Amino acid sequence: MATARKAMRLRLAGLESLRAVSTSTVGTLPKRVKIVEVGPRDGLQNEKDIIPTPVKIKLIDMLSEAGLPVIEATSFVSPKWVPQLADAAEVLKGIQRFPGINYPVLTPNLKGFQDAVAAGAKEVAVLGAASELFTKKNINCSLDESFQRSDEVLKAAQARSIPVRGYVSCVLGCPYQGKISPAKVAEVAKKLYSMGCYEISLGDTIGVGTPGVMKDMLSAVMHEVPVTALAVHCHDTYGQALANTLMALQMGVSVVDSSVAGLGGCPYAQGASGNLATEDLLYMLAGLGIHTGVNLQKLLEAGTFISKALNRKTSSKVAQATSKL
Ligand SMILES: CC(C)(COP(=O)([O-])OP(=O)([O-])OC[C@H]1O[C@@H](n2cnc3c(N)ncnc32)[C@H](O)[C@@H]1OP(=O)([O-])[O-])[C@@H](O)C(=O)NCCC(=O)NCCSC(=O)C[C@@](C)(O)CC(=O)[O-]
Repeated sequence: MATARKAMRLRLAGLESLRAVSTSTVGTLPKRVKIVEVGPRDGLQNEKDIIPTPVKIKLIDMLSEAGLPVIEATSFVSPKWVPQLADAAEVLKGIQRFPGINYPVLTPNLKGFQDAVAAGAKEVAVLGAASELFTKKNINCSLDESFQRSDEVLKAAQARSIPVRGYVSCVLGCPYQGKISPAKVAEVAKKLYSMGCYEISLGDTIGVGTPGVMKDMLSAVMHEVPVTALAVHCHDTYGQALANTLMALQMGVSVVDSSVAGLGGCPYAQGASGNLATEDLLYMLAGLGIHTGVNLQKLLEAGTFISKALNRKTSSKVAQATSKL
């Protein structure tokens, strides 16, 4: 009943089927964007209180219902390092797998990859960073060692025809090294791409970037990696995530990572806040007439569900605005 009332209010507010506006003033934009929902992984990994496994499973099922094409489900990392995701295998085994939706998981080393495959993973992601110090804090090895670990995962994945996505963290700044040069980001992105990652997600891990810096970084990376293989992954610490993402779209990027309810933060990047909220991204994309295949109302329901479970107000502006309707 409450859901029906809410649906009616959204219809009245014109949010259910946002009309496309002219994009002539914002430049060339992709007609379609693939949203990679990272809430269940990036969003929850930093939560201090352990969230019950059924809650995580229900969240992923609700996100599937909303039509998100890719949902990063969990990480196969050390439970000593990230206790919140110690139930990775149970989560992956417990979710409903909707046809056409991918459920990648993070696997920073071969052990993680093997555990993930045993739990039924069909796609994985490896970790890189444009910062030596962040790599040490995050995965306890040097950048060169991280490439070796990724290479081991890539070889094992290729033998099983499992696609591998590559993350590059700290592309617009590092919590330990400060400024990061676009050339360094390009070098790391090129390395992961040439090793066999089909897509490179460029992470503003601490959300310090602004659109001009995003433009410079992307210009450098696009010399080395085709734009069709690039994604952006913006945290919203300084409220710049949507603006930075729009800059990336204007430069031809058509894959965007985001997190329902703006959940998130990296345990090894102090002060980093959540990702760009998926609801806010979707609202902007719909307003620009860019197709995603995602249902805003169902997404809002998933955001409400997890915010209640965490006993926290959503960080999504769209969710806040529509809850008052
Ligand atoms: C990478 C490791 C595992 C190395 O951890 P380590 O301690 O250096 O590894 P080790 O090989 O020396 O092994 C030590 C212990 O860990 C175990 N171990 C080893 N590997 C695994 C594994 N895969 N799964 C489960 N257990 C594992 C291993 O079996 C051993 O167990 P023990 O003998 O002590 O009982 C560790 O440093 C780790 O888990 N780090 C956490 C990484 C992480 O999840 N970071 C947050 C995600 S990155 C991020 O959020 C950024 C991103 C991607 O979103 C993009 C952006 O915003 O920039």
